[in-house]
Amino acid sequence: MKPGTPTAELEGVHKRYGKVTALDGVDLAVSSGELLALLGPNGAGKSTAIATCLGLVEPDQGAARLFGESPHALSARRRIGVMLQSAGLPDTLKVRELLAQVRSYYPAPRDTDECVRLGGVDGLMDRRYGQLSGGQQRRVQFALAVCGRPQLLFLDEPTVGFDIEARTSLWQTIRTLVGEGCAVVLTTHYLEEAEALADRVAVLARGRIVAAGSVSQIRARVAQRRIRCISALDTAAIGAWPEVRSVCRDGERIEIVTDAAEVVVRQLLFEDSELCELEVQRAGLAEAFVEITREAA
Ligand SMILES: Nc1ncnc2c1ncn2[C@@H]1O[C@H](COP(=O)(O)OP(=O)(O)OP(=O)(O)O)[C@@H](O)[C@H]1O
Repeated sequence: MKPGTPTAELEGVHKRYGKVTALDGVDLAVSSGELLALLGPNGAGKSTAIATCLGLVEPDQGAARLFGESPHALSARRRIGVMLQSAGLPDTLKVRELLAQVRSYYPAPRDTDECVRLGGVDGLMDRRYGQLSGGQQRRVQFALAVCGRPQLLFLDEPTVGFDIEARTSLWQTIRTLVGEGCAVVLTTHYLEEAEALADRVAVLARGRIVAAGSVSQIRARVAQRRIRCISALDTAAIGAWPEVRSVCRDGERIEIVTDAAEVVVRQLLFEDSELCELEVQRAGLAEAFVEITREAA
């Protein structure tokens, strides 16, 4: 692989299923030591993009490459780990057997204890896969995805069904793997997950990338600000100011959402000389995401 070659890449990918356009000219790239979060509403094309990277879906136009090679090349496949939404693992096998089987596909797998630790599957090894809870099955799938010491990891909604502790612990594991140089492509509907982990975010809507950049770049695309303060001003009157999107009161505190923070702050200070504890916050990733996908729709 030439220096600078992306670890995984989609170039100008189009994919239709009958009348449905799943991908409409998608360019994506992820490099070693980087986590790319692929976000988008249901049906936006995220799973199709991952399946195309993996060679499970053939693009109508454009190309997918792993380590600069075809996704079908065995040498590329041996360097990846995958956790998809539907795992299709046999219910009757024990976790220990599944792990031994998947480890055997790879040239230099992690040792079993390390896989158990990374997946948090301690105590589940002698249980049958089909008898595990949803969250436990996802942890086993993660252990299987990382057992081959992959340099590229695809995680399609990895923490669905996780309790808070399991989610935080998986986030820490993912951060460690990225720190060791692994490239990760993550899809998630939990925007706090993307905010916590992503070096870069790409937002898909109707098969197109509608925004891409770091979390703070995506947040900055949206002018929306949240103003908080303590004030006795009438919220109905504030709600009538043209720049104000919404306003609510919680006791003595007021929270205002606006696209023109400076104008609103000036007006607030003008009307209430006793106003205090003024705070202005940028839109979070969740608010930016809603705004960007609404524009795209
Ligand atoms: N095998 C298929 N046959 C027909 N249509 C499909 C197929 N796979 C995906 N689609 C359609 O392509 C579009 C993109 O689907 P995709 O699963 O990639 O979306 P997604 O962003 O992963 O959604 P979600 O967040 O719900 O998982 C959807 O309209 C979906 O119905």
